[in-house]
Amino acid sequence: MEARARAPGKIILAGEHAVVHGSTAMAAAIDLYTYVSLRFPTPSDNDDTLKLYLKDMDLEFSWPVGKIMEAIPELGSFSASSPTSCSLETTKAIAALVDEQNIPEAKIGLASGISAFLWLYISIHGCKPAKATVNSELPLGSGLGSSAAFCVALSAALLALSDSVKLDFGHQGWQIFGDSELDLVNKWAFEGEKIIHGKPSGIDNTVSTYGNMIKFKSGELTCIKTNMPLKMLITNTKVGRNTKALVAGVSERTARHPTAMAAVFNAVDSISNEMATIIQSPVSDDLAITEKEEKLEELMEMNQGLLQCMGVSHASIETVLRTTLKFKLSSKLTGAGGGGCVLTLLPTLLSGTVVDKVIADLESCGFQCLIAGIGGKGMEVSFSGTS
Ligand SMILES: Nc1ncnc2c1ncn2[C@@H]1O[C@H](COP(=O)(O)OP(=O)(O)OP(=O)(O)O)[C@@H](O)[C@H]1O
Ligand SMILES: C[C@@](O)(CCO)CC(=O)[O-]
Ligand SMILES: [Mg+2]
Repeated sequence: MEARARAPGKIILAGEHAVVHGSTAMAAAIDLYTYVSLRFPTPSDNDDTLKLYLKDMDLEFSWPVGKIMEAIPELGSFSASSPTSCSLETTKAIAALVDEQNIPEAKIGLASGISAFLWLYISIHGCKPAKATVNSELPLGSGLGSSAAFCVALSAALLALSDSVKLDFGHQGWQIFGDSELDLVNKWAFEGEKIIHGKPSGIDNTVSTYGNMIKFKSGELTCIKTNMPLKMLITNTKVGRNTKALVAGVSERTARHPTAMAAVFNAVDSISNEMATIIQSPVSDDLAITEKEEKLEELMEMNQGLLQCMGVSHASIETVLRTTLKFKLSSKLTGAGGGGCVLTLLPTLLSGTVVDKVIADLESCGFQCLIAGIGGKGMEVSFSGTS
């Protein structure tokens, strides 16, 4: 039997980085997914390796299970139902197993994702042979939560074939986990994110697991209900960056200027809370929507200014801001910044012709634009084949 899981990416409407330091943030799932399928070999396959196949890049990594057993001294002491952090000793052993795979230099960023895979796999299934296949609709390392979607889909596929969750294997199509199983997926995915990000707040894995639009502060989520049609243009600057380094940079700035940065984080907290209040309040007519959109635009601009204070903007992001401002549209970076993706609010009454012109202008700078559905589904699983 094969388990297949999918988990969405996300946009952060307000509060990235500050959320790592305890401020409120707002995020929404988007309808672009990472897929992970997992299969155990049958005895006739005579296969005793653990394989990870990254389909989009056509890269396969593989480890004889005997080698994993030798390398990981703590193996056997993990439990699928109690997520734990990877110890320093196991982190080193996993790094050595990843090192041996000779990842192409241009793809070296994958090393942290592969380490997260090994940690989640051995924690949940020990050293049983298996093949995991991954593909994604999300750009990697661009601020749309590819690392969290990867960790959530992986945790879900691993748990789906473990004794820790009870599922209907005969059900056709996508199904969702019960609440306690979703919590378990979210906790494991957070452990994977720690390996990739260093110090994640948990917002990305949380919104990818549960979907919808959420307000998030210090590990606690509140689901946001809205009847406001929110349309965001996402522009990918295609400037590569790494969330771990950007998060560490903000922490270093905070250590240098603790009082000033506390004021910045406090301002971001107010912006996220005000945004949540506006989005949640009922809308009656076009005039009310326009008023709300104008307030949201102002809050996005204020948040972008504070992200600049944190040192996570980038020349490419500034180019997107200038380009959209020519059309009186407001934008902010989304995710970790340093390049990656930018959000632009598209007001309800904005004509299609203007949207086409903004997109043409942005694409003429070499950027890539997309409009994703927001606030949709969280992670889901499906099964194929017989047990
Ligand atoms: N589909 C995937 N397959 C393998 N590794 C992945 C995949 N998706 C993400 N990763 C891992 O996550 C890393 C990117 O994570 P990073 O947190 O830097 O960016 P992001 O999650 O896309 O953006 P943000 O955290 O700002 O939302 C990749 O370099 C890789 O190690
Ligand atoms: C930059 C950050 O705030 C969001 C990345 O999508 C990091 C985090 O919250 O873990
Ligand atoms: Mg990430």
